[in-house]
Amino acid sequence: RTTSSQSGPSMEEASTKRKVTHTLTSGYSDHVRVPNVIVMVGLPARGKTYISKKLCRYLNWAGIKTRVFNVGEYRRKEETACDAIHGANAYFFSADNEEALRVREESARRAMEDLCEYLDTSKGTVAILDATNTTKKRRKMVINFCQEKGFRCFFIESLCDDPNIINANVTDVKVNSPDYKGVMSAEQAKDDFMKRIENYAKQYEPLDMDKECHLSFIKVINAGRSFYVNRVNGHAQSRVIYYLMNIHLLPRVIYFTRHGESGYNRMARMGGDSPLTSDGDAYAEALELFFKEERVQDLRVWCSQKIRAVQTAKGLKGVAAHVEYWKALDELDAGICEGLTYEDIENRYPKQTEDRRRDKYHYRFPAGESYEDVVARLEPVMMELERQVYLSLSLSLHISSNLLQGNVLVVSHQAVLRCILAYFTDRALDELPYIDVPLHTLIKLVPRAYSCHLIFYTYDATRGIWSAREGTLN
Ligand SMILES: O=c1[nH]cnc2c1c(-c1ccc(Cl)cc1)cn2-c1ccccc1
Repeated sequence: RTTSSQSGPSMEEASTKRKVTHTLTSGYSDHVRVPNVIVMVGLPARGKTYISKKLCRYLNWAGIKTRVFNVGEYRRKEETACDAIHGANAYFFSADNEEALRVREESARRAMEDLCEYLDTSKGTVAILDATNTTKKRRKMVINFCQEKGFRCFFIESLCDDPNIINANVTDVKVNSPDYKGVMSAEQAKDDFMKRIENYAKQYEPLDMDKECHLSFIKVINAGRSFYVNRVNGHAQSRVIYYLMNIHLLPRVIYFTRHGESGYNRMARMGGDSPLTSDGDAYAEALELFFKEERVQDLRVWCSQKIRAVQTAKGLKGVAAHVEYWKALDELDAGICEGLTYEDIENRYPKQTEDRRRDKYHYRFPAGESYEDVVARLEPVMMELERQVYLSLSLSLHISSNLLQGNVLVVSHQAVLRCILAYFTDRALDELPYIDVPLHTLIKLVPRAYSCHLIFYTYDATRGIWSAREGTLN
C-alpha cells in the first residue's frame, strides 16, 4: 500500500500497480522503498547536472542507492558511434533539424532503457534522469513510462534568470564539456552554447502550476534562492527537498583534522577519553600557528566533546570567530571494546573480530555503534555544513561579499572523518571504513562544480615542520 501525503491519491499514485514491499535494510532505516524516478527539468546551464550529481552523492551516502542517467552522455556515445561531432554545433539542437532530433530521441530512449533496468532489477531505489525535459510532450512520455513500470515520478525544475549564475555555469562547466574540448576555443564554445540555450528556449514549457498541478515537483529558483514545492510523496522525496533547501552554489573551504595524538593512541587502545600526549600538544600549537598564517576570515571551529579534541582546538580561540562543541562529532562508540587494545579485542572477542572484518560498515559493536549509525547521526552536521555558507550567501546578497567566507574547521576523530570525507568524495560505503585519515594531518577541501579538490598538510612533531601535498584520499 502506498500512502500519499496530500488529500486523495494523486494520478500516478492511483495507477501504481507495483506492490510495495517493505525491504528491511540493516534495521536502521526500514523505510518503504518504492522505486523513484527524479526527472530534471530546465534549460541548459541551469545546474541540472550539478543538482543530479550532488543529490546522487547525498542519497548514496545516506544509504539510498541512486544513479544518474545523463542523456547528453548517451547522445555523445551515439555521436562517437556515427563518428559525428554534432554537440559542437548549436544548430544540432534546433527543432527543425530532423536528423538531430532522431539522434536525440534515440539517446533518450537508451537512457530510459538503462534507467528501467537499474530500477527493475532493484540495483537501485532512485534513478535521476538528467536531461532538459523542457516540453510537456516529453514530460508526458516520461510519466507514461513510469506509470507502466510502477515507478514514482518526481520533477525538479531549475529556473534561473540570474546572468551571473548562468555565466558561472557556462564558464566553469560548459566550455570544458566534451562537446567542445579540442574542437573550438573557449570564446567560440561559450558563444555556441548561448545559441544552444536559445534553441531550447524557443520550445521551453516550464512546469505548469495549473495544468501539471497533479504532478509531484519542486521548482528551484536562482540556485536555491527560492523554491516552489507541489505534492511531496514519501520518504525519498522529502529527503530530496530537505537537501535541496540546504545546498548552495558557493565554493567555500572546509578543513578537517583528527585530534592530536592522545594517550590511548600511543597505547593502541580504542576510544576512551584520554588527554593529548606531548606530541599531541605540539600539534595543537602548530595548528594555531597554521591558521594564524592562513588568515582565514570568519573561521568557525566545530569540535567533538572528547577531551583530546577540545585540547586540540584550545589554541584556536584566538584565530577563530567561533568555536562550538558537537556531540555528533564524537568518535564511533566501541561499546564493550572501549579502552581495549586491538590485540585484546582479537583475543577476547574472536567472533566479533571476524564479523567486523566481513562487513566493517554495518558491523555494530555490542553496546556501541556501527559506521552506519555514525553516518545517520552526522546528517545534521552535513546539513549545517552546507547551510552554513548558504545563510551567508543570502546575507551577502544584501550586505557585502566578504561574508561569503563561511569557512569551517572540523576537529574530530578517525571514524567520523571517514564518514564525512566519504560524503564529499562520493566514496562507496563498503570502502568508507578503510579511508586513510592519519594523525597530525590537516585536510583542506575546496568544493568544485562536480568534484572537490583536496590538500593534505602533514605536521612532523619531532622536526616541527608542515609538508603539503595535493591529491586524493587513500
Ligand atoms: O540554478 C543554477 N543555475 C545555473 N547554474 C547553477 C545552478 C545551480 C544550483 C541549482 C539549484 C541549487 Cl538548490 C543549487 C545550485 C548550480 N549551478 C552551477 C553553477 C556553476 C557550475 C555548476 C553548476
